[in-house]
Amino acid sequence: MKVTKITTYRVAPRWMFLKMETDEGVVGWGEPVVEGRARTVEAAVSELSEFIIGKDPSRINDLWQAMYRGGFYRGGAVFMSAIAGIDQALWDIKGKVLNAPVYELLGGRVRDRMKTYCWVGGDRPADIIAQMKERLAHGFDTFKMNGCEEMSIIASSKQVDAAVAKVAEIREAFGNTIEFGLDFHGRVSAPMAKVLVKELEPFRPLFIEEPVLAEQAEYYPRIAAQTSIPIAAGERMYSRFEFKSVLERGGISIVQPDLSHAGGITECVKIAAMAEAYDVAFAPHCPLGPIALAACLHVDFVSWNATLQEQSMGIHYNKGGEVLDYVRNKEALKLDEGGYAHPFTGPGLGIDVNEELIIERSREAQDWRNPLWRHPDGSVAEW
Ligand SMILES: O=C(O)[C@H](O)[C@@H](O)[C@@H](O)[C@H](O)CO
Ligand SMILES: [Mg+2]
Repeated sequence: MKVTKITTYRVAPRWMFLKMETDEGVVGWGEPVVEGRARTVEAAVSELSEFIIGKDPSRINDLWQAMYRGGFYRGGAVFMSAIAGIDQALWDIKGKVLNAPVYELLGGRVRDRMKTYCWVGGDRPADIIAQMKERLAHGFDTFKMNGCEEMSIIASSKQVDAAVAKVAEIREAFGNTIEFGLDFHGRVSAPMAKVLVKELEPFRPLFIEEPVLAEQAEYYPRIAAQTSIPIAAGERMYSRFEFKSVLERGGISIVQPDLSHAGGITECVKIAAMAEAYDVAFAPHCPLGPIALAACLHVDFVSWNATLQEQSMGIHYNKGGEVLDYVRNKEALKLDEGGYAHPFTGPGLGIDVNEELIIERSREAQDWRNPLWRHPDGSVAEW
């Protein structure tokens, strides 16, 4: 078998799908994208396609190594996302050729179902209680929200108190009947992370995500030393080589690589195994579409330390498109009471994409961009 064609489709809300065709008619799908840089990733996929087209898609490990190492420069969000989408499609093809779900090809399941969580609250956490109540009614009991709005490098008590008050309100309303992670989204400086985790400790959030930016990862052990709240990070780390130094330094309790940013299934299976060796939980980041989510779940099903799966149904970013829009076999991603996902039964990634809709929506795709935030003094604020 040979790869004959790779096509990318940018679609609402802010995703990109990759179709990989072969000379034997087997088609694989992937989801390469950096949110807000879809066209840049598209160009990277196009360059890598020059290498992949004509190759045997069964040689996933060799193709991965050649893509990663073959161009001399390596790593980073754009390039690793392009590799990720190609890698997902290669695994989809392999599963279809061998008529087996990807998790079977990876050694079979360690669990019967996988816990997922959903977002509440939006860019600036608001209407949290009402949204949690609404999602509870649909069976979810685990949530994530942004932990704060813009936060100055040395924030005021007012800013800190506003962040803490929202969390206090959640525990007041729900007690321990629900769990929630707080995503600091890289908005918080190292000095303020120390202040916030101290103030939030009594409310026991399930985890604090990106308490500081990935480029400040050396603070994770220091933050972890002052709090019992598990520290989570990983969506802005793009290979096992980046996770290596974070795991060695310690302090992190949950790694959150993104299956569409960190080199795909081939790389994230390795990251999960590395984390397990350090007794660190694996909770893939996934604010994206159905193919990315499926890739995450296949790795979750074979990773003993997989703990929580992010999924974007109802997330505040999904304007103009929802996860199940592009999926024909919607039951494959049905989440049961408690937000549990079940093992795919179909071959490959197990997603039967609605290609007609993808093509139709790609014709009107808008270029999504995250907002550029600024502090009251006009300086750029982390979004
Ligand atoms: O945890 C999450 O889902 C992420 O922080 C998410 O909010 C961002 O990755 C966003 O997709 C960037 O455009
Ligand atoms: Mg996050």
